[in-house]
Amino acid sequence: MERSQHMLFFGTRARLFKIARFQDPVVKRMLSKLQNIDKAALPKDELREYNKILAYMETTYSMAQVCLNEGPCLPLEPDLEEVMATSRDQKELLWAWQGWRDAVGRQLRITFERYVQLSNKAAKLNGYVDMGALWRSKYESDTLEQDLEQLYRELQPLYLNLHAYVRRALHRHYGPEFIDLRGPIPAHLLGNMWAQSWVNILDLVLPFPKKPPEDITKIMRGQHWKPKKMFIEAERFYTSLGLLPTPPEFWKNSMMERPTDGRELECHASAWDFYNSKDFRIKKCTEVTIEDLLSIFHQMGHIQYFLQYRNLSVIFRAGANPAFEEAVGSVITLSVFSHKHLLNRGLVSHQHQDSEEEVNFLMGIALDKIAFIPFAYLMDLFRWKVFDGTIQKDVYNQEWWNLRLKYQGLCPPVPRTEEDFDPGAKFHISASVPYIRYFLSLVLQFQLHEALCKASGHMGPLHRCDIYNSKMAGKLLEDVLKLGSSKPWPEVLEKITGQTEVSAKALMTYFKPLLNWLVTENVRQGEILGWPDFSCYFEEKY
Ligand SMILES: CC(=O)N[C@@H](CC(=O)O)C(=O)NC[C@H](CC1(C(=O)N[C@@H](Cc2ccc(O)cc2)C(=O)O)CCCC1)C(=O)O
Ligand SMILES: [Zn+2]
Repeated sequence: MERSQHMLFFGTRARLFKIARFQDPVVKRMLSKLQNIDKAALPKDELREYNKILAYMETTYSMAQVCLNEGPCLPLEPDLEEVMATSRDQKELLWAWQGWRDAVGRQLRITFERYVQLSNKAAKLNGYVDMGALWRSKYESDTLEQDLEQLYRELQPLYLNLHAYVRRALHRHYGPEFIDLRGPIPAHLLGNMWAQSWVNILDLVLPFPKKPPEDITKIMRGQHWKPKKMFIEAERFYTSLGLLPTPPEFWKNSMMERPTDGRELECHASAWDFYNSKDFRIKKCTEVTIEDLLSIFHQMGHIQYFLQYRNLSVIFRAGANPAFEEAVGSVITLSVFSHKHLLNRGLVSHQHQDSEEEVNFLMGIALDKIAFIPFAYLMDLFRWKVFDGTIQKDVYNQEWWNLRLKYQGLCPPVPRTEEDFDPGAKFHISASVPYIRYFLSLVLQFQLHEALCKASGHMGPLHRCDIYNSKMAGKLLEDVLKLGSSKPWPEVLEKITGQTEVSAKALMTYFKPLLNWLVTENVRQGEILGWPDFSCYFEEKY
């Protein structure tokens, strides 16, 4: 409420000015940002109702548990995520998958309908047709939706080949009664509660099973890694580039482990800027795993951005656009996870990777990054259609699964009804956090990685690059992060890459060796790309 009061005070005054009457581009930019006051534009009583709705949705999500018949109740983090990642028993996977959606999605359905109404009202009071239009305006582009569709089309062949290959591997493991080689994949078999990253089933799909990658989580635990050491490791990478260290407040005020004093906690990791140029924090229920180490590198990317733009006017203390905010940390993880870096940091022992081990390595990265593409794209395609009324509330769930089928080639493992609200089972939908930033960040991070690798003097394949210790790469990054959102993002992009448009070229370069292998393998197996049989087997039974 305080933050909204603040925004209302400045936004109302900013609206007294006609931006067109000003010359100075910085003043014009400040005024237009100040004039968007988001939910603070709602009348007081509706703003209170809206905040209650947001709190209810996020609390429901963070408190939800799935209970065993007679036994403990499991929270999402770490227990249910552990089941989805490690279980190879489809009944157990179904129990966790369905239980989570019953515990969260179903509870949020009615509230979400009211959330949509109030969101759209707030958007209209800010001069936008609906909340989707307000969210998209952050990218300052009137061709955003076409550009996104174009990027998706460029990346689709890569995804279709990965999907066909993984479907074959799951068919081999779970059998033909669960997997139709010409159909979508049941959504609970991909190693993740939302099938947004498939990295946890690498063991089932490894191209060269005789050359499995080393288990980094096991190595970390063998070396007695603790959460604090994981954060220090991440900080060390950023300072190795000549970027800023985190201040003492960060170490004093952050919450790096789930509290053991019984306090209930929203465990979804997050990085916080307190806008006083000195207090920056991360809240994370850290487990000692490679997945959490990479997530910490990602979070520290947010912290580094906060640090770099901390002296700008508050209105400019944000990323060049939300995708830039997400890309910074992810660019660093591309170096961190390179074989060269892991070897250098003692997290793997094999001196070099032969070409088969390299395909295995790229498969691991693809299961995280390529599998993510259609998921990250559809998350806001769904919400934009809900906000603009294309998807009416009586068909929320079937429209969600239409998109999940169309873009991800997935289907629900059990029949879904309009009593369910499966989108609500994903954090960002219950917490009203836009998601297209992650889709754009996925493409952007490879484009930035390519530019930083070049600046660091890297020679050879992009997937072997590690910018660790490169002051040249660090300087390039620093000059951009310092700008915050004070300049239009195409100018910012041009400063690093020389281009003014997001391009999938670098991503395709990075995965070229894998795509070649996948196409050969899929042709050899006579795979059908896509899912002409558009339903999962169980649907014929009902
Ligand atoms: C106050 C506030 O909200 N702060 C923002 C940052 C800011 O706006 O300044 C913030 O901390 N957001 C939290 C969010 C957390 C994570 C996430 O939600 N990730 C997505 C998508 C994804 C998946 C894989 C991946 O490698 C990278 C991203 C998901 O898990 O679906 C959890 C795991 C990592 C990132 C984040 O850091 O983006
Ligand atoms: Zn992030």
